Amino acid sequence: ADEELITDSADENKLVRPKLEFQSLLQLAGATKDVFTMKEVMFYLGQYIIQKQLYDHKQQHIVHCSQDALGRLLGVDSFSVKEPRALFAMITKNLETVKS
Ligand SMILES: COc1nc(N(C)C)ncc1-n1nc2c(c1C(C)C)[C@H](c1ccc(C#N)cc1)N(c1cc(Cl)c[nH]c1=O)C2=O
Repeated sequence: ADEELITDSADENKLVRPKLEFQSLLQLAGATKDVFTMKEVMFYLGQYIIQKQLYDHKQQHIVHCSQDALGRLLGVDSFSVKEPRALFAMITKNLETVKS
């Protein structure tokens, strides 16, 4: 079940509805709707991270988010973009699956 969960959440065409606070964060990154594909969620989160320069300027795969709403929503102070499983697990906690 865990495997399926991770691969499922990594399915970029899966439709999801972000929970309220996560929705606000995606809107700050330019999102204008309330149902997204996982690919779109990752895109807007990526824009948010780059625009707010939350990445470590020396080790650029590390994101520092303890002083940002992103950290509160993901439940971590920092994470690596090279840990897809951990990242998807944190992100999917903020999403509801939309039955398409
Ligand atoms: C700090 O990161 C970077 N820094 C730089 N600099 C030049 C400083 N350039 C590229 C990246 N970068 N690498 C990756 C991503 C980015 C940007 C878009 C944040 C995305 C990504 C990572 C985390 C979230 C969240 N919350 C959302 C998207 N990403 C992805 C990771 C996964 Cl697991 C799925 N899809 C992705 O796009 C990567 O691998």
